[in-house]
Amino acid sequence: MATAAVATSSAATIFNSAADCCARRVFLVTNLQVPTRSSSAFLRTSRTINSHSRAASSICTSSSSSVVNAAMATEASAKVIDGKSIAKEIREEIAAEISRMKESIGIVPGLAVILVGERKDSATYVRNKKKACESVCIKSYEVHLAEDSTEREVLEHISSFNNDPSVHGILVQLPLPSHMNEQNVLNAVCTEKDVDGFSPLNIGRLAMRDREPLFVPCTPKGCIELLHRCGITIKGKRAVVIGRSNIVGMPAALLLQREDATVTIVHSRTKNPEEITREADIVISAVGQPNMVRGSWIKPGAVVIDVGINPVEDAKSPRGYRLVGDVCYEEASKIASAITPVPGGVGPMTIAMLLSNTLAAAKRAHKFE
Ligand SMILES: Nc1nc(=O)c2c([nH]1)NC[C@@H]1CN(c3ccc(C(=O)N[C@@H](CCC(=O)O)C(=O)O)cc3)C=[N+]21
Repeated sequence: MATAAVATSSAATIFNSAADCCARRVFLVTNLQVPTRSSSAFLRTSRTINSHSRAASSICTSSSSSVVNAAMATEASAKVIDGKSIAKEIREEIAAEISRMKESIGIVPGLAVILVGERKDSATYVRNKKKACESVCIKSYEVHLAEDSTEREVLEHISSFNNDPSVHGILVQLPLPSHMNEQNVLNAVCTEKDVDGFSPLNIGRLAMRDREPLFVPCTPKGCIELLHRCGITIKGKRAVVIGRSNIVGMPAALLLQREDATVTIVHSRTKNPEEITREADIVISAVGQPNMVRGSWIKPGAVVIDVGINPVEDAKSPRGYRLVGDVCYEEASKIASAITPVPGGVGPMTIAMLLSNTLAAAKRAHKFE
């Protein structure tokens, strides 16, 4: 029983057994080159937590937890947090603001995206970002470099975007090829244009009280924005963030703390992740493991934000795979009071927040209020 195991085993074991449990009637997914945060190393923690299991269920297998069974019996059903439509609403607000800016000072925001290599998932993300920019009248600039380009070439492009006044935001698509030093590259983006919010200065300010970061990382900002727009109070709540990546888990925890939540981070070395997660009023999961978080991890009535975007093989889908979250949706949606779906949850919000950060950068550069 998963519950019994929690008391005695390490998190790594639990994380594996949860996934295995979910994997009982499934197929193994190997070497899928598809749009996924885990395969793009967006959530690098996933490999640490569970490197052998790339499996996921089509439907989660029945759970051992009485909490789950009780909730299932009453067929409670969570409100579905529609990230896609909230992101659309935000894009409309941004478009209106940009048109006001254009009319009053004759300037539109510019976003430069640097893509290195031929990863299909990265190319898809960059294409989607470009489309989103067009939809709100942000001018997008794109540089696509070959896989075997040098770090110096990337740095030169960053430097020229740093010096280009029509570029207000610069995004270097991650992951970079392994021969490049990610830290060197990200440090080269000037702080005023760091719309990803990944620079140590931004993260440092995010972590400190009474300091304001210039930009908040897009995915965590999108999670908080979803909570706000759904009228969910964060102040005083217990929040658990599952995963501690630089890009999502860590900044999400900092943001929740800034919003006056009491925050716990659960990660691959946590001894009793299920038990700790079950104390949370708000759960943000960002590990990149399909269906790892079972219904039994969720406190009845909790709010669940699922950041994972994991491909699982699906012969019935035209692409041959479909996307599932970190959370076993079928189970958790019967226990939570609100939950984000995958796709259509956090993903579209990430892009909306990138547009929002780019607009903010342009307003700041031109002192436009
Ligand atoms: N410097 C940098 N900044 C990033 O923000 C960044 C990055 N690198 N590298 C890759 C990851 C991944 N990422 C996503 C954005 C939108 C969706 C998204 O819109 N997903 C749709 C589904 C898309 C589909 O169906 O394929 C959804 O969840 O509904 C997903 C993933 C940003 N990333």
